Amino acid sequence: ATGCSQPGDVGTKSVAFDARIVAADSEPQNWLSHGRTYSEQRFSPLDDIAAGNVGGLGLAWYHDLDTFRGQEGTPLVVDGVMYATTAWSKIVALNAATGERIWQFDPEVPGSAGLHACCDVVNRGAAYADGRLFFGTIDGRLIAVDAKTGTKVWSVQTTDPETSQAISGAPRVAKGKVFIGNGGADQGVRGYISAYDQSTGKLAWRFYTVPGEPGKKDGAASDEVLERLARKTWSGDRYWQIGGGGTVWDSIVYDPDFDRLYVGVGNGGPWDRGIRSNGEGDNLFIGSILALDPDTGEYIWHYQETPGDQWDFTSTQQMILADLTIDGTARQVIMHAPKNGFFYVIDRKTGKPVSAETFVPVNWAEKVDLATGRPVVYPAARYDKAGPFLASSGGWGAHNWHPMAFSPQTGLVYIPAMQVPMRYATDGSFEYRPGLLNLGVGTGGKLPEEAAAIKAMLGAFQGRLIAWDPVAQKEVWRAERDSPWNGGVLATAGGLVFEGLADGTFRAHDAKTGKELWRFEAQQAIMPGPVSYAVNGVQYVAVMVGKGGAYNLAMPGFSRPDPRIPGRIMAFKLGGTAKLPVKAKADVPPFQPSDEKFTAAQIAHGDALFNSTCGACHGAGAQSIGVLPDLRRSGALANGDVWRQIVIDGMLSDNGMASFAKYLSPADAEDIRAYVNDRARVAKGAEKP
Ligand SMILES: O=C(O)c1cc(C(=O)O)c2c(n1)C(=O)C(=O)c1cc(C(=O)O)[nH]c1-2
Repeated sequence: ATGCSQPGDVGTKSVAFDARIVAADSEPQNWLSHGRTYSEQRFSPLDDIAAGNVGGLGLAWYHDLDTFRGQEGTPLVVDGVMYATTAWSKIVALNAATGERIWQFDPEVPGSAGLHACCDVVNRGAAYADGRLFFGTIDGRLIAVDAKTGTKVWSVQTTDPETSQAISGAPRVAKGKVFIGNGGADQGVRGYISAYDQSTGKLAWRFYTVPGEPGKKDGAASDEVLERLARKTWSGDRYWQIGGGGTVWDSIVYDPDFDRLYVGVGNGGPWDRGIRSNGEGDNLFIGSILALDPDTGEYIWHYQETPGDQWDFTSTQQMILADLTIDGTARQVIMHAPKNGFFYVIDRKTGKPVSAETFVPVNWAEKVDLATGRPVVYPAARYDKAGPFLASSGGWGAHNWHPMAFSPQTGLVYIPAMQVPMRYATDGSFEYRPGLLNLGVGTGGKLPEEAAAIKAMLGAFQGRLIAWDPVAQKEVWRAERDSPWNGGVLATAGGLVFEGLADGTFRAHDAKTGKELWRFEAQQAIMPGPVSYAVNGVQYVAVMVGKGGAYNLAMPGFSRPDPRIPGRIMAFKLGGTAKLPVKAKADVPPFQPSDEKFTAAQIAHGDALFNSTCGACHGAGAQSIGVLPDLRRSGALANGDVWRQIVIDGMLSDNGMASFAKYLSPADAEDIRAYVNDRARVAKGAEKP
């Protein structure tokens, strides 16, 4: 049922470990790789915890992490030891039965590298092979550590440290190689995936997803196909001067049935196709799945889900491999629910779509024409030609990186889905600013600051867990959530699906009916996918907890400063009796505007600068959800000297607030202060006593 039963032609270095991941179902007590098996179904065959007894599930242990930023990791569990990567690219080994720490390795990512991370300093996980763990860092290193001791074996720089390339995703291992990409398409970089020798860290091959400077060869596996297929789908020079995008920031899957690697490719950069490519062309291979030879990186096939993407519709979302019977025929397929809102079933052999239907309502395309494989795009969605466009869902995705799960028992895929509108308008005054966000698009508009208006607006932001029948291409059940950005999903042979929510609860549903059977108050938002494993015959379900990620940094309006609780790993078992410490009351500083007089021109200039330079982390409109400081409540707001020392001199660089001296003048910093001060005044005035 996993669709991944043939080891294929494995290399010499890690036959033993490849075979172990291929046969992962024979050791269900372990969670050996990111999606548990190479098929990445996130289905645990363990069934001691089941629909009939899940009410008795309790906390077995929790482990506090030493960071307060977002946690997105899927821990691995190998023979009773849990390995989890955390915010700031650290990795910790715990006794999986007790939560006791065995070791921690801190790659000491400089705080200033936080500037290169588009979407929080998160890390989604490690890969394990032959007694070593492999993981990436925000400053672009791929590191191997010894699983017993946590000592470094090798480390290699996979990116240009001068650019905004940052690794948030989990590497994968197969055939003696470690595969890794990076993020940065929104800042203006050129995407690629690299393969490193597992034992030495030496680069084996690299594949660029988009063409570079014309006439210049990269000496990479992609050279031939980029000229043969991709180059002619781009126009002008700005794409290669700025980067073009197409970053490989999350999903990479090895398929032992076909001995292939599938690579999810990200959005175009800058977003606006008018700026990027004169409004022309499909811009291969952005918004695509690429099939590559794992030994050489050689191109096999591609399927472009979002030709000429201009909505940040990445195809990096997790891929699930499965064998399905469709119209009486056995098909080996990839199941994919990328940001663009279509659920694709794709033939693994040919890369051709078998079917594609929307899993939430979408307004950018009418349908996918299966004869050509192309979406039928509504003219209004082409904002580079037709003017501002309000998409639902937009760039936050109908589904983002939060992993979905597939249960071979129910035949259903469980998708953490979203409907989040986003407005797109060509930025007529776009100028490329190396290292910073380079979207070429205004996504904003003014937002209300009054609590009631914010509440009303949030009604348009929806999240739901959807059980999807991939054969019939239709929804079977749904569980509505109060907001988007809920966590990844785990399906188990106990007939359960587990999901952590943005509201800080961890829940179990009946996999067949969707009925909620259990919930736990975890005190903090949960984003990543849970795992299940067993130690000494006892089944556990574990999940990492900690608010953050792109949406929680940038999306305003919630202004719900939570108490500072560190990130945590929580593990549950039947009869577990551990208790979380009592949640402290949030210590909310007041809005702290100063009485200084700023001019309207200063405030307007500060508005433009803040929302293009600062808002991705400190919240659009200076309204913070509380992961990073709400600057309207900052003690530095009333003190121009301290403000400048932070923004220009990098006083808080170690905390992740890099110096912006490269991008902003002291006068710019002062104008930003004028703007935030203005927002703080408005917020103070709107506050109810
Ligand atoms: O274009 C890119 O290179 C890139 C990278 C990342 C990342 O590395 O985390 C994200 C995105 N894009 C993105 O579009 C997105 O919605 C997103 C959400 C998150 C997150 O961790 O919450 N990362 C990213």
